[in-house]
Amino acid sequence: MTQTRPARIRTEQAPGFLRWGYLFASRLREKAGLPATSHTPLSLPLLGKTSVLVRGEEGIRFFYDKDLMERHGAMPKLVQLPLFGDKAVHTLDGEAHRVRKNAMTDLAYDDGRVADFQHLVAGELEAAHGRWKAGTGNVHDDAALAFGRAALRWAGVELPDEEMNRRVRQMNRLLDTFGQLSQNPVAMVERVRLDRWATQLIQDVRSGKVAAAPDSVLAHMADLRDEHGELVEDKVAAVELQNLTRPTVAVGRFAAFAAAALVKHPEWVERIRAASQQAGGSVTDIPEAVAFAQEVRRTHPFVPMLPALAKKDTEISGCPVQKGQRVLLDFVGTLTSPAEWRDAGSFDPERFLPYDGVEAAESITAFIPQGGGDVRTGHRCPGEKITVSALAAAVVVMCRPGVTISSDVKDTTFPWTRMLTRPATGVRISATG
Ligand code: HEM
Repeated sequence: MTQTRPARIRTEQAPGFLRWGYLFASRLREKAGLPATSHTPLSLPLLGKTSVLVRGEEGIRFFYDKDLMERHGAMPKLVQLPLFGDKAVHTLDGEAHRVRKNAMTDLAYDDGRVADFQHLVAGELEAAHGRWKAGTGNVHDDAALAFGRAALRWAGVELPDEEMNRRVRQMNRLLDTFGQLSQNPVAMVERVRLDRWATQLIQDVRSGKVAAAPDSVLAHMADLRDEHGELVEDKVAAVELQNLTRPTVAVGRFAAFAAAALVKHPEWVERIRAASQQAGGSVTDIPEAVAFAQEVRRTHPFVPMLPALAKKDTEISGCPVQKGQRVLLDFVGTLTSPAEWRDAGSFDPERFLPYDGVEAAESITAFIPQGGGDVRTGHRCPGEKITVSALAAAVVVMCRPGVTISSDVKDTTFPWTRMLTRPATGVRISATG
């Protein structure tokens, strides 16, 4: 390949990342004199290390090439420790990753288990709808609670009602605070509390003090084994039990974005309501709601970018990448790139209607709201079926007759410079009937 002159910024950019949030990647392009929509790789110093920012299909293939990239040590500890936990699957490579990932994917990505989750989440959302009838609710907090409760029950974690709510709220607080310099200590406190609780639970299952339901997620995590067939440490099993439950709480953020999008697209409220009514009032498996959920995941900012480390000297589009350098995959830039998406800037759930189910939509290379590549052989999130199930069900409930989502600007807008972002109010909602 001809070596073109790579685009480069020479000064440390960590302060810009903190200041610009989700706008960071596009600001960098501006700074380097590149068109905002270009896919040219960009080299920059970040956290004291030369990093190469990539986007689009070529960037995805490069980032997910296991011969070229590894994950161990790639993610700053400020994010990794509170969010994923110590020694989590996210940080593994090679055989250790393959074995752990398959054990977790067998649970989260299995259609039968996803159907069980759908049943549980539908019940929890009915309860949230009931509370909206009694007074004003908050889509973010109420959905996070419904999703988190469904996730814990799905995993076979049996807790008294109050404790279950408390654990979900702790997970929610962790998600609201991690990675921000001023708030990270709050996230770390919740991480320590949740690790202590989940580790005790794993120890109790392992010792026989607590009987986990056979074949439950809890039973499988208590029996989690490494690539040599050895049981993993209690604390690691506890971390992975959380990694199969806590992220479902995070879907509450997408629910808040979806609520704001429903306010802006009332024609979809009508369509989804009609489709659900035609399906006898069902909240699950409504194709219009699934398409809406998918477009929310494409267009609303969640994961800004992900890091990997180059295992050897290589290059992408003429931009040299040396062993040990960081490669950053630009999620927001890829999900909204005009080179990847027809009419990329418009909110159009119609684009996802032809895809039958979540797995089919995962075949769109540039559709990476929860990572790209292959779910079993790579690091792609195994929770996309659960995420879309939860989100689409919440969308159906929010489209019911008598439900009113606030159209106040405080509910329908959010800052692009804050990470993670969402409408500050959580999006107020009420219901009659
Ligand atoms: C708001 C919803 C979610 C978002 C935005 C999200 C996002 C992500 C992202 C970006 C990754 C990393 C992909 C990569 O490294 O290439 C990931 C990995 C992962 N996610 Fe999710 N996720 C969500 C929901 C879920 C759910 C519901 C589950 C489980 C039920 C889950 C379990 C995991 C696990 C276990 C990994 C580690 C995969 C690996 O390193 O091999 N996530 N997720």
